[in-house]
Amino acid sequence: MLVRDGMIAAIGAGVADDATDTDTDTEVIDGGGGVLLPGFVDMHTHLREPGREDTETIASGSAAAALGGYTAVFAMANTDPVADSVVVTDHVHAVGRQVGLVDVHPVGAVTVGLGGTQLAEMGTMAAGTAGVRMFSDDGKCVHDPLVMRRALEYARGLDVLIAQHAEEPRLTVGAVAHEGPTAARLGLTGWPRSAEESIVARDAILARDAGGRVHICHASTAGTVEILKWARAQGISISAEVTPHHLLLDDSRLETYDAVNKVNPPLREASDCRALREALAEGVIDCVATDHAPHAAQEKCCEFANARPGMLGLQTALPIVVETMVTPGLLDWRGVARVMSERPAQITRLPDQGRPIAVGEPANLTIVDPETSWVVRGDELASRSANTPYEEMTMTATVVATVLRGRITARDGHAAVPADGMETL
Ligand SMILES: NC(=O)N[C@@H](CC(=O)O)C(=O)O
Ligand SMILES: [Zn+2]
Repeated sequence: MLVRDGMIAAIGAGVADDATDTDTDTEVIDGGGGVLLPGFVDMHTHLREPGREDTETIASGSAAAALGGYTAVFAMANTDPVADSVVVTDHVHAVGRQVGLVDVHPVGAVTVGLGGTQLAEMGTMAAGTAGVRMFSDDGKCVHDPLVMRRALEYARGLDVLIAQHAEEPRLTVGAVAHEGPTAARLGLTGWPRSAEESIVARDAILARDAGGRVHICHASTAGTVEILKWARAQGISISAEVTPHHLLLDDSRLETYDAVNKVNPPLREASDCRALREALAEGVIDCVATDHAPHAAQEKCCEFANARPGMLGLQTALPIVVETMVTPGLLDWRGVARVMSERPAQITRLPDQGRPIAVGEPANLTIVDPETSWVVRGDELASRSANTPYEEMTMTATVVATVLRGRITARDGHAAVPADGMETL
């Protein structure tokens, strides 16, 4: 493949020889017989800047994304200050561009300060230079049904997406783990499946009547899959993501009380993992999103009940999708391209991501070696935090290179130096 001016210029054997006559500054990537995929798009990343740069910055998170094979990420709004104004969303966007390792799309908050009562100025954020196209109070649920209805009505008019963290807060008071036999035995307060499912069902119905598009963040239960099937059958505009950790891990991980496994929604039961995998294979769940959630060591080493929920995800997503979906034959590599790149780009209406690999298309690409294994070590990841539940686990499949508009952003485990000599990595 020959890439020129950020676009795919030619495909086929021998095109590298064509390049040498006319092109100066040519770089050759030897894919080594790997798999060439469109660059991944993550609909759910927490970059922590502004406010918690000790745990992640836009630069360090962008490096983790590039190393994970991503060319675009959506940065959630639960920063400090909250991304509930155009000042913050345009700032995040500008820093993302300056870093230049991945397209950083800020997510705008649905409500002011994530407070759940007063709608944020969605239209102003959508009209800013960041062109915000997704709104979410993620970390918190837009719980008030009237607020959610109004948000969906505005979303329809603006042609943007509302991404819901589906959690009925009255059902999760004090909850720290999936409500089931494991939590009961360990003495942990349970987060029932119904807390998620009741909101998913409600929001499907609100979206039906308001005509807006709703997206379900981190679907975690078999029941959510059934509701999505029903809603789809009604023609409701609803999409959903699943995280790598909800595909792979179940609540048996909690036996050690290690808070690295604490996450919202919680790790569920093996039967939920199976249902989520099947739903992803069938397209009932549209895509994989990481919910990359960096936290400082001191926020994770305390008692399980007091630890912050969330885990790293950007650099381990691909091998987990391979392990849970490709190896058992639930998805082929075309399917991986669909769930990691094409569907997230379609849902968020990104024009130049998740495109077919063809002449004239933007060169947003990921080259994957599906055979090579590596061992996860939190302190070797690009993130400023190390809260990975996969410490010392062997992962198979590595990202050989990531290419953003023709520029190599990661190669053989090294991220490119951010543009403008930024030193925040
Ligand atoms: N998933 C989590 O457990 N935590 C996320 C918030 C969220 O995605 O709900 C975070 O911001 O830390
Ligand atoms: Zn969430």
